[in-house]
Amino acid sequence: MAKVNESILSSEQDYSDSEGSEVSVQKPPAIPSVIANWWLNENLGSGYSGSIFKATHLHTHQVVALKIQFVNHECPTNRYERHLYPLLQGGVGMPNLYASGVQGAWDYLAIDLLGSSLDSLHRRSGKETMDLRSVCSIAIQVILRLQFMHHRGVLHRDIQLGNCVIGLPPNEKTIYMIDFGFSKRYIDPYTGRHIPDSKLKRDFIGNYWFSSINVHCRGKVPSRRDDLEAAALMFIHLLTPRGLSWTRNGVPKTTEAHNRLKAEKRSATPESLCRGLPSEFEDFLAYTRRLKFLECPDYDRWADNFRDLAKDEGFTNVDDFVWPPPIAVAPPVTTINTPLRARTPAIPRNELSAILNGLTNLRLEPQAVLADRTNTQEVPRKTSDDVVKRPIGSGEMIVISSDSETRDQVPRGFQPSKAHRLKQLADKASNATDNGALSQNVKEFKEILQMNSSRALTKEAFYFLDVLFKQLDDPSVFVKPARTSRHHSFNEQVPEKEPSYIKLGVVARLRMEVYRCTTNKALAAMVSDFAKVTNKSTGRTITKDGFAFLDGLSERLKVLQ
Ligand SMILES: Nc1ncnc2c1ncn2[C@@H]1O[C@H](COP(=O)(O)OP(=O)(O)OP(=O)(O)O)[C@@H](O)[C@H]1O
Repeated sequence: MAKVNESILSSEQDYSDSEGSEVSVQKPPAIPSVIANWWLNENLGSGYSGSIFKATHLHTHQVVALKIQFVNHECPTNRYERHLYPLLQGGVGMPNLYASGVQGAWDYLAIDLLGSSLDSLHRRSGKETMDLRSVCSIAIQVILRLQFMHHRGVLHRDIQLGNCVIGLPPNEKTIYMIDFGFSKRYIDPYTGRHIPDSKLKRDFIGNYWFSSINVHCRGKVPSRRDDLEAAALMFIHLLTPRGLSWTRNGVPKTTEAHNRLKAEKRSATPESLCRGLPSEFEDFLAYTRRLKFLECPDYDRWADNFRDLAKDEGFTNVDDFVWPPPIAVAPPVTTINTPLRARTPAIPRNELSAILNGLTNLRLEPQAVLADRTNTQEVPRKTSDDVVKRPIGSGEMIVISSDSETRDQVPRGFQPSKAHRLKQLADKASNATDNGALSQNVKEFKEILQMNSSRALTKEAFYFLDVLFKQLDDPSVFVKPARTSRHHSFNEQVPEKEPSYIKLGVVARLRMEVYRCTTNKALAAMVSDFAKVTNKSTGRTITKDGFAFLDGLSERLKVLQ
């Protein structure tokens, strides 16, 4: 796995205005054992422009991380970095600066001694990908760190795994941001204004792996959106076997290699990068790329989304980064090459082979058509016997049930996730044979959405609404089977972006009008409107009116039986 720690400094970073005298590139002298009363212990790491030592104060015995840099280094980031620390003091996951200065040939910063970087934790784990729980915790924490930094008027501009470190006990569950050598104030302290954008192409500042497309490939001025895009790429990198493709060949050594890397980064869409990953990662990357230069990102919403994703997966206390990752309570998800997009637990291998054997012996006979009113009497009702008692391979039909009986088969103590329940519900809805059943499905849908703090319409919830829409929209519903895949879907028409006031207005109207609907087709149109306005760009959280609409829909379906 490539070490992800390659920052680049461009001529853009103007150090001459910090404290600089004329800079000439010289060879640094040997590092002394004491710098300004700090006794240097072991080396913790070295970067392009300096080294970090664990250091002990000769008189107070305070132990710190001492970041030292040769004063004549061509890239004197310490001079600049010391001015950023005071702006960030007091924030969770922001290191304290205890002392700084220049002694002899060495410019030093004494900061909190912290633990390992995410880069080294990941590399030391020897695994191709990091586990989902850890990545969700990292996502939540890094997004909140950036929120804090941006709130204090500072851009990080060098987001990468090597610059996110965990604390030492008792702070080992907190991720700290380090290395503010490339950071910059984006709010002018005198005017309170955001730095201006520019049409001029700038030299690149940041790192090869995670810097945003705008900054890295298009030479644009970095702003808040670019810190978030880098964070999104970092999360996706951790979940991708062998990492993002452009990180696999190491640091580019020639301009051609760098150009190839940029082309590869530029052409990678969120969809292609996130194939096989939970949709939140793709959505987040796409969101960061849609942000405007001046726009303030919705940090809380995205921290919530990753929190909900982790909760839906059955993880607890996800705001804490726990390393090594706790053993999963749920059966492990086995993946082939890439993690599964679906978040349901995988079927254990032995059960899978039994099912496959059963399928091999399956005698396919003409079946009664579900959802056909004319033959509902003949349709055998599924019983728990269908699921558990028939011996697999006996030549009888196997029913792989998706209803509540199957849930009882889930190991004791394992709560089916929201995603899992929504998928089962969508299956039920597609098999529903009358409005009464659909009414019950909508009621259950609302209950599932309310089952944890997440009130967001997830991918699975959209899928349920799509199935419901298809059931209601087709005039031959309950007469003709197989509506789902061939019939058109509201997803085909979901608008890209709408302001949130539209969402609020539409849902409030739906809530009132649902009681006046007289046909399934009209209800289908309402389900479609509801899904369209509760889309990604306006926020997928269901409002009070939204829940009231679902109540009304369930009631109305009962009446329209
Ligand atoms: N406060 C700290 N406590 C413990 N280790 C640290 C601390 N700060 C940095 N390190 C370690 O030292 C490494 C280099 O630190 P840092 O990124 O601040 O230096 P740098 O010279 O700016 O590096 P680069 O040029 O790679 O950006 C980090 O990846 C981390 O492993």
